[in-house]
Amino acid sequence: MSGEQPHLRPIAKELGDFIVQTASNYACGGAIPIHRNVEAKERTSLSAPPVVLRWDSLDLSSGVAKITLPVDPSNPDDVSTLEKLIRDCQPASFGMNGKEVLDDTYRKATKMDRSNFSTDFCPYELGIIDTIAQILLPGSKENIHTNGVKAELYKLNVYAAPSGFFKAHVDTPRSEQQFGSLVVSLPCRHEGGQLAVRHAGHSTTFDWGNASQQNDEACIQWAAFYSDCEHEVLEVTSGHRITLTYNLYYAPGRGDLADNSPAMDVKSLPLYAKVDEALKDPSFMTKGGGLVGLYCQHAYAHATTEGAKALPSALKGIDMAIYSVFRSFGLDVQAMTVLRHDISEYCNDDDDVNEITEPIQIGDEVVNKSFIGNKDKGVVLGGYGAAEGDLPMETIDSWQGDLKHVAWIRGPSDVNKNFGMAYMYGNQHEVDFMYTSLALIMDVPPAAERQQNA
Ligand SMILES: O=C(O)CCC(=O)C(=O)O
Ligand SMILES: [Fe+2]
Repeated sequence: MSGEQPHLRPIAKELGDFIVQTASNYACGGAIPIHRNVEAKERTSLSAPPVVLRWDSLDLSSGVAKITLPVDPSNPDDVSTLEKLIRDCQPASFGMNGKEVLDDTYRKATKMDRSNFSTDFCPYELGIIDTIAQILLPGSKENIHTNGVKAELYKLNVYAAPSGFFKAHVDTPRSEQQFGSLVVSLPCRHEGGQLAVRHAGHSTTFDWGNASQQNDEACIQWAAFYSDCEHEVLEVTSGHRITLTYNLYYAPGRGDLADNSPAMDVKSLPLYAKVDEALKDPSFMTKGGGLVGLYCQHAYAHATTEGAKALPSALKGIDMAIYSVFRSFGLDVQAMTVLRHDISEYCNDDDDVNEITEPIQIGDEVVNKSFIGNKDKGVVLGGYGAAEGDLPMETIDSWQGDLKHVAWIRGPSDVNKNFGMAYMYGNQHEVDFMYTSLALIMDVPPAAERQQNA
């Protein structure tokens, strides 16, 4: 073929082979420059202020010590504070066969436990944790239904010249939920001390040495990797390599708050008292209880199989609040796709009425019910209808929904509309489309039963 560059072929093949391996994505990292005396509004790109560390000094006369990194090497006070920090650290051990071992032929470094220091550095603030969640979480452990990351500060480590190092090892996971480690290199001049991370025959090296850089180019640098990666800190040849290490855990992240958010009290949501009031009111859903429906306010990809599977965890804002509040009262709540709904007495006339609100007619009969689909399905090619807008039995079968009576509290809006079904009608074989909307549908027990359970 003309223009073909044969030497590129093996490279392209190698690249392709690497990418398709699931083992190809095992580490990520970055650098954030330090800004000094810059107003937030004047910053053009992401940068971080100098890092402040405070620690319990072993020298009791001074109590708590403080250092701001990077230090100015020409300032004797700065230099002596750095020396004090080094003195206040203890030899760093490592885990071997379930025991903590000190052996400076394997690890030559010092450390400080997290209970002995505090810092204003926060990896969440700089977007590091969000980045890790995006790069390292997807598909890494399919059976764990979670999309958040919790980073737990573990230690402060100092690898000093000459010859601070940590030979190749794999970190000891602190729990079942741990999936990786994060190492943050604080701005401090040093050379050497590269972090090599290896996985399935591949290797990535993070070189944070910056002794040749001017102080005003100082950076916070970081790397995160999966727990099964072997890693190694090569010898530090000058200066001090100061790192913070974090254990990375799966966390519920955005998800079903009713079950997974001990940090939030559902009762704190303004909606809670309103729902409580409604459920206690015997005039609400008096006759034998039944299904109450509210269309969601936000947009979701509910008409794709993957989008539908992500529900209800992917609910946002007020939709998640409604879901969580009703669940907290022990009600069965489902996020369901709705093809058509009937206009019931509960539906607000002011609602943005679109074709979804047309009554369902099967043959000559108007069915006073809503047509609700199974949760996880994509766009459906429906059956053959007699006329436009007609819902023949075949269509109902092909969409695999159920006709149910639902009392609608809030009608659908265009924001929430997804293309849900295509079907043919008429003797000209014309094609028509139907949209679906996502709704929260809760099963409310009869008033008498609610009184008993209250
Ligand atoms: O400080 C580092 O770069 C990594 C240290 C490390 O591997 C560890 O603490 O387990
Ligand atoms: Fe390690």
